[in-house]
Amino acid sequence: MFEKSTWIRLPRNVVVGHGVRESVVEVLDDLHMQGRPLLVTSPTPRAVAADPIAADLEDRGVDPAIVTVETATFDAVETVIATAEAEEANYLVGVGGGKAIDIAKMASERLEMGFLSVPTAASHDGIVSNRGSVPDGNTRHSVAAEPPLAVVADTEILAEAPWELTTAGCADIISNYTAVMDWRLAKRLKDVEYSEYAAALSEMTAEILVDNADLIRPGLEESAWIVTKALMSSGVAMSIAGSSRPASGAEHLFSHQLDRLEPGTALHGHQVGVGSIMTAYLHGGERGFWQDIRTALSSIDAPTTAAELGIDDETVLKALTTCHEIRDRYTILGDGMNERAAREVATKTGVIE
Ligand SMILES: NC(=O)C1=CN([C@@H]2O[C@H](COP(=O)(O)OP(=O)(O)OC[C@H]3O[C@@H](n4cnc5c(N)ncnc54)[C@H](O)[C@@H]3O)[C@@H](O)[C@H]2O)C=CC1
Ligand SMILES: O=C(CO)COP(=O)(O)O
Ligand SMILES: [Zn+2]
Repeated sequence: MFEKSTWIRLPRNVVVGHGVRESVVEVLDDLHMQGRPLLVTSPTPRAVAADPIAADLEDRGVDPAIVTVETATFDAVETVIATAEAEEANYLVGVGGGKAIDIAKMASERLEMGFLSVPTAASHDGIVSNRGSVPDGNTRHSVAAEPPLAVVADTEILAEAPWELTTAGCADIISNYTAVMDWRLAKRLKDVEYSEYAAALSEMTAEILVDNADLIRPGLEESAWIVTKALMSSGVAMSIAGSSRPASGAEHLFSHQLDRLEPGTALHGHQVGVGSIMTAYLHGGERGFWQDIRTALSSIDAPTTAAELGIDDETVLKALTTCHEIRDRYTILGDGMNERAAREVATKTGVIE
């Protein structure tokens, strides 16, 4: 008997382009969303986009509340939930980088409220995904969360954000290559749930981004357009899979461990990019593939070494040898690397000296 079923939750409206920040009110009307929004943001994105959006809403007779969060923690999710209840909000609008959007989507899931995603940086592929990523002690959760009903991605805002945020987004996409390699390996060895459509979409997204690397340059609004479309496509792959597997393998475990060992030092996307060079090397397979990843990263100005991340060699080795413990996700790291093997991969790929 056939017993499979699936439920893929995707945004209904995706609005991308120059100046679309001003369309938030139209998007809300189109979705028939009524009542009071709570804007969930962090300090810089508040000034860049949340305050102007609040002013637009006020001009149209909507009375928004705003809450500012700093870190992607379960405590921050609780703060947003308490604020939404105190302010009698009817839906949430996440305005900011990956952390603010993750918090908004997780709070929306708990509150059973709709949510709009308004990225202010093309720095991560959580813009449309139905997952939130939260560090918690020795582990890192990938939490099921409310996907946005709509995304409003203003390329003018995204292009004006610091360039390294955009290169971080590119690296988050380039890391899809190794995430999918890990996923296929786990399918073969552990028979984990796997979607060929999600894997193919994730790989194709990385391929299109790399093919367009020449167009990804600071100050070019078209770059924000190309990168944002890739980030959304990658997020859709996660939503199709119902997990972050298409976009998160061992290179993400490495990055999550760096977040524990060296919090706040380097951007998520930059860390996963460097991790991806090393896990591509471990996969071996196609000769020279890890060099292709490194070349793709340097072509868009993303870091390829520990020094460029601002992280010392010993921390890289510690992260490599321990990151398999972060979560129960089978990858090329298997049950862990020993220090000699870690030093070899990090040295051979030029990540450490
Ligand atoms: N849920 C998911 O599927 C995914 C979640 N993530 C999560 O997202 C986070 C990484 O996202 P990031 O955006 O790198 O981190 P982030 O949200 O901390 O943003 C990085 C910095 O950029 C600043 N920023 C944002 N927009 C700006 C602008 N327009 N101008 C100036 N500064 C601006 C922020 O204030 C922050 O200081 C991690 O926690 C990661 O785990 C990443 C990928 C997928
Ligand atoms: O960053 C992600 C995809 O780019 C997803 O993060 P997780 O590794 O927490 O699932
Ligand atoms: Zn990521």
